[in-house]
Amino acid sequence: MRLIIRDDTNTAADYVAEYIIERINTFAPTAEKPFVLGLPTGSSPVPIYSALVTAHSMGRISFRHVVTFNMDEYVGLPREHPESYYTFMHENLFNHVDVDSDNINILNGNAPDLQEECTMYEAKIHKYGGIQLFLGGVGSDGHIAFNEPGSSLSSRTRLKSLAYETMLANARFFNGDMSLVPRMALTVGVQTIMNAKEVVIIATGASKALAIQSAIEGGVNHMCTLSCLQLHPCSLVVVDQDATMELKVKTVAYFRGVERTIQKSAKTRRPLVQTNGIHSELDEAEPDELSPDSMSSRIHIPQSFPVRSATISYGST
Ligand SMILES: O=P(O)(O)OC[C@H]1O[C@](O)(CO)[C@@H](O)[C@@H]1O
Repeated sequence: MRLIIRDDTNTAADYVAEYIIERINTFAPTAEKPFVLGLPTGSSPVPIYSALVTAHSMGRISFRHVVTFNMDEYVGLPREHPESYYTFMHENLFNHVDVDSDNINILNGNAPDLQEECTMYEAKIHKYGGIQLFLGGVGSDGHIAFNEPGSSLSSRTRLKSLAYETMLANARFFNGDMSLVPRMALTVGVQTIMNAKEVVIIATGASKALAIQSAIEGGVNHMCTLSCLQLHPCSLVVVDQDATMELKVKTVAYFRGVERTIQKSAKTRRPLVQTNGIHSELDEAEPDELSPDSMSSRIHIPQSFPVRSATISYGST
């Protein structure tokens, strides 16, 4: 797992948006070989979507051959409801980019057979060869998608009842009225996310600080499902300063050091090799920079990726 720290919400969101743009452009998707992107809702991804929309309007990114799978959807909320995740995704992203509506996948929380809906969703992800990059947020209790504390770390797409803390947090979208907040949702499972080739998480604000501490400094634990990413071969958590408040100074210094090493080694590198679907290369960093801790510095940073401190990243740990 890598941790990228930025000053505030907007610079963290810009970092993630640039990261996604670079990933899609490098992949060079076609109709036969689309880029499969997992997407979240919530307030944290909003500035990311807005940066992607701007980049699209400038011709820097196309979603024509991108297939999307959303993480979750409320059960029982009409699709047209202003707070459904269907509405959220269309208002914040899909209506403003060139994504093909046939390529948009969102769980139907009003399906006659919810279990069947979940099974079909998993099958469709599988049909596309899995998710290339899963973008996610995190709940204040450390949940990823709607995998609330206690969720099985081997779970797949299914029906979940929401934790009280999540309903409380989401009441802000329902005029603060808890009685209007749906109590159930369909959600991809922890294992569905773990099966993605790459996972990128955005966590901003002090309300996420305990979740970030638990996921990064604690052990893998079903009470903080984000912590499962410790077992993922290619995961990146992007936070603002506020979300680091509960981390040890040493932890912050460590991850900042890794990023500095990557930036340095990006300046001098050899041609790419392809290993297990992940672009990588041996860099030419000074030998003393290549401690086991800096193995992530050996990962490719594409030439096309804007080289400024806010946008250099990629880790495989
Ligand atoms: O970004 P926010 O608004 O804090 O919400 C975070 C979380 O909300 C959810 O959409 C549902 O709880 C999660 O998928 C997401 O990680």
